[in-house]
Amino acid sequence: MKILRHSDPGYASFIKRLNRRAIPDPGVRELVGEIISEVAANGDGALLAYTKRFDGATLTAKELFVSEEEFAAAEKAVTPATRRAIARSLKNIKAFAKHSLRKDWSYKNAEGATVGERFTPFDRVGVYVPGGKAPLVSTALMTAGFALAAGVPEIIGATPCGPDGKVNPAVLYALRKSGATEVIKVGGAQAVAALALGTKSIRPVDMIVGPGNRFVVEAKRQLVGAVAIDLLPGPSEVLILSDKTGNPEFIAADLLAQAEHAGDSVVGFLTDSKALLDKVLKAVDRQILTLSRNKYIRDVLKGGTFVLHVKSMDEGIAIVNDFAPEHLSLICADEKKRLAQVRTAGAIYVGNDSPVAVGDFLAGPSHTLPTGGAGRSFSGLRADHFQRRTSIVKLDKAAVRKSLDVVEEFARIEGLDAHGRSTAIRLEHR
Ligand SMILES: NC(=O)c1ccc[n+]([C@@H]2O[C@H](COP(=O)([O-])OP(=O)(O)OC[C@H]3O[C@@H](n4cnc5c(N)ncnc54)[C@H](O)[C@@H]3O)[C@@H](O)[C@H]2O)c1
Ligand SMILES: [Zn+2]
Repeated sequence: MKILRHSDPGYASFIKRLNRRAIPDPGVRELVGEIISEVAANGDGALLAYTKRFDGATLTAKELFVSEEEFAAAEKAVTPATRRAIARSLKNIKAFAKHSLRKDWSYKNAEGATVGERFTPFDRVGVYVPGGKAPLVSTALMTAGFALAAGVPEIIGATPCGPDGKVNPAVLYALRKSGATEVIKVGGAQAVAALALGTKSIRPVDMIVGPGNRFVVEAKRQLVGAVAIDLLPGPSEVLILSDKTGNPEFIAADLLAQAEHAGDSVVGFLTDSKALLDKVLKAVDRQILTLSRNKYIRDVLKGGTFVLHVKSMDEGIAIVNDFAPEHLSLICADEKKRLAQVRTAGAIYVGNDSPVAVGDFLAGPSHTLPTGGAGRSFSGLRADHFQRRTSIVKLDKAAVRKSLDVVEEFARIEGLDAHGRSTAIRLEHR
């Protein structure tokens, strides 16, 4: 864990480095480029070979898809408590999605033409559900659930299988409940490539959404254009900014929960209170002993965690905006004022009683959020990501008459006289 006080040498340069840009690693870029070419050239054969190599499973082309029997077995395997939890989370997701879905609208412009926008759901989308380190059941809901709410008719899930060729039943159940019409047992960059380009057995999709490790994220980045994507949600992050009003036990618990995501997860704690900082560190040491993913947590605490004693809450806010955290937990006395000052966070959890975990699983907004500093340029996954937007224009003779002089002037400047003519002709004939 990196612990720095504002009076320490190296503090200023450390803070500067927190202003990040998500730039792909050259090695990962090259490897993913090869995987994409291989899938483009050899289709299903490439998927089977990579699934053997990276996930240790030997499948046939037919077994790339989850079968009806497997869906039925998954449905039986999940407990009533799991079903209820999934239903409650989906209910909040659908209600939240309803608020952000765009609605058709139109109005008359200055010349009297009717102009507006129409929204239609994508026809077929791919949803990536990570499966490497944990069965992310909630991610199935927080991606496919929004596609379902937007009315997407074909939702195809992709998630890696285990060496036994099986996918976690709760993930399958959650995908089905979230409207998935097909699920492929493929993970990594190869899954993204297959969804974007299609293979003999997999029809390509219009858009790919969902988080993943660096291979998944890089594949989405390279395939933009062939498909639409949502954003590039990579390894998860939490930043906690608290003044002296923060509860040290709660803060420690949220830091540990974040570290539990393992891998390249990032955990940061900023406070202007030295007393709180000391208490949080003590609470972390105590609480960690009770947790099952102890080993993963210690790795992240060692490699991906920083704790800063900042000069002031103003400086804390500036660091937050530079860092653009995926999740920000904001705990302070002047909550309203501080909340308004944060511009780049993917999601903000306000006050002592808002655990990030509730947002991970249940609250309603998607937990698929921008990471690695991308919050400066991207926002989290929303239902309206799944809506295509088409603008509509309709004129009558009166609107043509009022528009003509401007069209003719642009036509003259741009040397496009057929454009002017195409408008004037409307007034010469009935
Ligand atoms: N930002 C968000 O909203 C959000 C939400 C949930 C999860 N996440 C993140 O998603 C990530 C999930 O990662 P994961 O690894 O657990 O699952 P994953 O499904 O993303 O990756 C597993 C796949 O990666 C591929 N792979 C593994 N090693 C490889 C190698 N050496 N070369 C090429 N391909 C390889 C394999 O095909 C494997 O199936 C985590 O970092 C987690 O923090 C982010
Ligand atoms: Zn989490």
